[in-house]
Amino acid sequence: MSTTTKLTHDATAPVLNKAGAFTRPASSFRNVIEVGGQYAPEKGRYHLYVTYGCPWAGRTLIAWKLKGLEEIIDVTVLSSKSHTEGWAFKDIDDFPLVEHDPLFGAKRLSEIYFKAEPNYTGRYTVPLLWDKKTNTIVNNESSEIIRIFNTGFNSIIAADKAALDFYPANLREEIDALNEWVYDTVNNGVYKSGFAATQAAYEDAVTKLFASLDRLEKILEGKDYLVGNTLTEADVRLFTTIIRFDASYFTVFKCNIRTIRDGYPAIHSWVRKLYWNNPAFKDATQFDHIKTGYYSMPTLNPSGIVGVGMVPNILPL
Ligand SMILES: N[C@@H](CCC(=O)N[C@@H](CS)C(=O)NCC(=O)O)C(=O)O
Repeated sequence: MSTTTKLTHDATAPVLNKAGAFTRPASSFRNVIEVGGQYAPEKGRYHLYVTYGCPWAGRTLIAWKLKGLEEIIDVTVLSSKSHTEGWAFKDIDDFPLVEHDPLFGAKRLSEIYFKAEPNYTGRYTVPLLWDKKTNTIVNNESSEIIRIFNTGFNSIIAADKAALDFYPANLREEIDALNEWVYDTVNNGVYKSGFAATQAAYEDAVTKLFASLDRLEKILEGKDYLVGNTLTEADVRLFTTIIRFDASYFTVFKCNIRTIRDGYPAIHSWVRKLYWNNPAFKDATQFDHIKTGYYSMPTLNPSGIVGVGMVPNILPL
């Protein structure tokens, strides 16, 4: 049986509830990497699949670079363009920076999911962290992959990188509390706004989104980081949504009450400092992928024409 006959859903169709609101299905693979565990830290054992369009994958790229894991874990980039059959490798979609699958020569990410679980019926999402040793998916949930990267490889990386902790014990409570509402109303809130199928669901999501941006603006006034005056995973998780905001969410997802650049000076300053001063944030950001990714969603923009704005994609400091 070919992999295409196994596809259980249209990958470009968002999951909606009866009220027409977007509901994000839970990720299916939720293992950890730890010394002495089933998945032990080893150089060259794990492989990360991402797209540059995806904010969840973007988190993992930032954490990967912050922790100096480039020599430990290889990364493969798929196209950010929407396809009914799911994310595609270079053979199918030769967009700049898109690569072939080095492990299996797969044409689509769905094939990797079926290798791990032949009867898989979930979504074919990025990011995906693969284990070459046991031939399976270790984890496909970005919030967990960034924690795996934060501590899971500390025993085999340089001491200065191992010492970096983006989820420090003394700030965990504050980080968790912030993550919770930022995830619901901002990271996922932009999707709820964009994919809403009723006016009421849209207005509910977009109102909560901008209320949370107002709250974040106050938190960031006069500050470079969200929690504890130090870079934490809370910044990583918010950055990938904010950096996409003016370029894609404002237009494609109708998050158009205000732009970040004109409406939120403190958030705008915070996002530009991270982007321009820290290569982990800049390198994970490819605006042509971000724009093409969202503008190619057929339910939202059937022509696929990519808007040229914002100009420039990000303002200088
Ligand atoms: N909870 C997941 C969400 C990942 C996710 O939804 N990724 C999107 C791209 S931005 C995806 O691959 N969607 C494809 C689909 O749902 O079919 C995470 O945070 O890792």
